Amino acid sequence: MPNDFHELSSSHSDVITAQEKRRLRKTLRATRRELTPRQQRLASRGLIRQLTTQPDYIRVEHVALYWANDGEIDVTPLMHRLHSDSKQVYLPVLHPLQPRLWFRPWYPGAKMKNNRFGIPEPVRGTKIPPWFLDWVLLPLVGFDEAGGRLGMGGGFYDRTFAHRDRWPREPARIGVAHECQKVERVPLEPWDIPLAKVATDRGIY
Ligand SMILES: Nc1nc2c(c(=O)[nH]1)N(C=O)[C@@H](CNc1ccc(C(=O)N[C@@H](CCC(=O)O)C(=O)O)cc1)CN2
Ligand SMILES: Nc1ncnc2c1ncn2[C@@H]1O[C@H](COP(=O)(O)OP(=O)(O)OP(=O)(O)O)[C@@H](O)[C@H]1O
Repeated sequence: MPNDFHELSSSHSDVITAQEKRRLRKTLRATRRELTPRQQRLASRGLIRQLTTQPDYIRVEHVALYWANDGEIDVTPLMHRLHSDSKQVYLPVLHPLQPRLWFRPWYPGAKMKNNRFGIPEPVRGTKIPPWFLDWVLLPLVGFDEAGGRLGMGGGFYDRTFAHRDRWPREPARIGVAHECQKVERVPLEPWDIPLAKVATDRGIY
């Protein structure tokens, strides 16, 4: 009987957490989509300043970013900056069979093709696993100051990093979000992978 009760109560709270996440995701996605083009331009510039002044910026060589979608901070100017600072830029590509990500090199003018979410991915180049990277910049829907992260809800990044204890090395996981996507607390589920830091247009957490 105590076991039944335990299972019942934990599955009940899991449902609550999933509902809370869905609600928060909806609100925060709407907030970022409402940012004006001027706010987006300033955010994009602010983010470059925050990341390129990080002490380890000089040492990183392989950096994964994302192709902005749905009001996310546009990192195209950052991709060009990284490229001109002689860093290798990568973008996520969906694994053909499993819901996880590989990364392909990107350079200015690289040939792109939309994935099933309508997000462009590089067509050419070797697909590399995440442990090859120095920094992975993860697009966030929401975050809190304790490293809690809310994504689009596909679980792609969570599954990509799930078995990191077996990797030869680990990239730094840096979340990227507009300052207005910060919340008091992101409800966490057991598989949620914490972030090393979060970079916004205004600061680093
Ligand atoms: N820019 C960007 N690229 C990314 C991600 C991301 O969050 N942002 N991902 C992070 O995981 C991965 C793709 N995951 C995604 C998960 C859901 C949706 C999405 O828009 N879902 C729509 C329905 C779209 C459809 O099915 O056609 C929705 O929920 O409204 C997009 C990407 C890899 N690339
Ligand atoms: N390591 C894992 N193994 C199996 N399933 C997982 C794992 N991580 C996440 N999932 C599944 O993915 C779904 C979405 O997870 P979650 O709501 O945490 O997405 P998210 O972190 O917001 O999205 P993303 O990781 O794409 O940014 C969950 O319902 C869960 O079932």
